[in-house]
Amino acid sequence: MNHFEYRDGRMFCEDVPLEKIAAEVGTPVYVYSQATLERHARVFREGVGVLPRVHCAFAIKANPNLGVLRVLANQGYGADVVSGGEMVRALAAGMKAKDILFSGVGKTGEELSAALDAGIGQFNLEHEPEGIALAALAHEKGLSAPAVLRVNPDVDAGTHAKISTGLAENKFGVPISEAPAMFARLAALPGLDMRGIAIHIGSQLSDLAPLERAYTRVGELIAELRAAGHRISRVDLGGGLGVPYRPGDEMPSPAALGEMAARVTKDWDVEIMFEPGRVIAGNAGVLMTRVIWVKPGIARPYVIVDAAMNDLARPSLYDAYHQFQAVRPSGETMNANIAGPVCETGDTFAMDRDIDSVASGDLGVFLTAGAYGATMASTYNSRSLVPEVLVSGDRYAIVADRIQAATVMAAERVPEWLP
Ligand SMILES: Cc1ncc(COP(=O)(O)O)c(C=O)c1O
Ligand SMILES: N[C@@H](CCCC[NH3+])C(=O)O
Repeated sequence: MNHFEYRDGRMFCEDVPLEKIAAEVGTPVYVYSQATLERHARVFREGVGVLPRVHCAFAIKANPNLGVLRVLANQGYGADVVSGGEMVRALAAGMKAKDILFSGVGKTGEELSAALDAGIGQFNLEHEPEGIALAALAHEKGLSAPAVLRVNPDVDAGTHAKISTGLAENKFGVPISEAPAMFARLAALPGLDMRGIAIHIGSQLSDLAPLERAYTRVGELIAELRAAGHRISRVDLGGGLGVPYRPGDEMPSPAALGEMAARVTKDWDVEIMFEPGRVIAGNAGVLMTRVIWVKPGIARPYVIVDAAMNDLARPSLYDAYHQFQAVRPSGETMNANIAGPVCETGDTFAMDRDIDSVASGDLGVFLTAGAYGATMASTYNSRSLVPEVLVSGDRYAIVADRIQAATVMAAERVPEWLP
C-alpha cells in the first residue's frame, strides 16, 4: 500500500493533505510517512528473518532525523553510524548502545573513545592502524572492544561510481587477500575482541548477483580464519538494496535478499548483521516544493521551483532521477526542465522531462526523497535549511525546523581587527 496517494484529485501523505502541510509549514519541506517507515522496517526484517540469527541496524546516514530514528528504534532496529555525531543521535533516539555499530574510514581517537565509553556493540575496523589505536584506547580503559574487520571483496556492485564501495580502488575496507594475516595480528592485541568480518559493496544495488559474489568470498574467508583457529561469531553483510526511483524500476525484494543470504550463509553458524538505509527510508519521504515561475526556454520551459540542489543534492551530484508529480494534477502534461533558484547551472532536478502541467504557485513533490535527502542538505546561497515533517494517520509533526539564514549567521562573527 502506498501512503502517498491522490484522494479527490490531491495528494495525501497518509490522511494528511500535502496542501495543508504546505500552508502551515511552508515549502520546500520534506514529508515522511511513519506508516511507510514501519512497513519497510517490518518487510526488511521479515525478509532477512529467514536467517537464524539476524540483527538489523539502520544506516542512519540515510535519514538521521530524530523522529525517524525513534520510529525505527521502536521497530527494534539498531544503528549503523559513521561519526560521533551519528552515534549521539542514535542514542538520543533510544537505540541501545549494544545495537550500534560504527563504520567509516576516518574514525578519530576522540570518536573511538566516546564510542567505547558509550559501550557500543561493534566497531567495524577499516584498516589495521585503526584497530591498533582502538585496542590501545580500550586497553587503557580496561575494556575489550568488540570488533569486526571490514574487507574489500573487489566486487563491482554495478551501481553509480560515486556510491560504489567494494572495488579494490575504493577507500573502504582492507584487501580480502590481506585479511587473514591482519585478522591474526589484530586478534592478538589486548583490548580487541575480534569477532568476525564486515562488508558493504555499494548502494542502490539493482541486482543481487554482486552481493552473492561478495558474500561467497566472505564465506571462503571465514573458513580460512576458522582453519587458522580463530573464533568467528559475527558477520556484517552491510546494506545496499536499491529502491525504485522511476516508474517500472524493478528491484530485488528484501525477501529475495533473505533467501539468497540464507542459502549462501547456511553453514556459517554466525550472527548476521544487515545495515539497510535507502530501502527503509527512500520511498517513505517526498520533498514538497512550490513552483515560483515557469520561465520560457529555448527548447522547453524551465519550471523554477523553490527547492534547490542544497535541499536535495542527488540530481546534481549523481544525475539521480527523482520523479516529479503535481500535488493537484490538472490531467495535462508538459515537457519541461525543472530547476531550483541556486546560482549553479547544475541546480536542476530534471531536464527534458514530461511532467504534470504546473504553473506559478502550484505545489509539486519529488518522490523517493526520504533517503539521502534532508541529511545531505546545506545552506548554500544562504538558503534556509529545509524542514522535515513526520505524518502518522491524520496527525503531523514538524520533526526538524526550518533553520533560517539569520540563525546560521548568528554563529558567525566579524573579527575585531576589521574596521
Ligand atoms: C558501511 C555502510 N553501511 C550501510 C550503508 C547503507 O547503504 P544503503 O542505504 O544503500 O542501504 C552504507 C551506504 O552506502 C554504508 O557505507
Ligand atoms: N548519498 C548517496 C548514497 C551514499 C551511500 C553511503 N555509503 C545517495 O544519495 O545515493
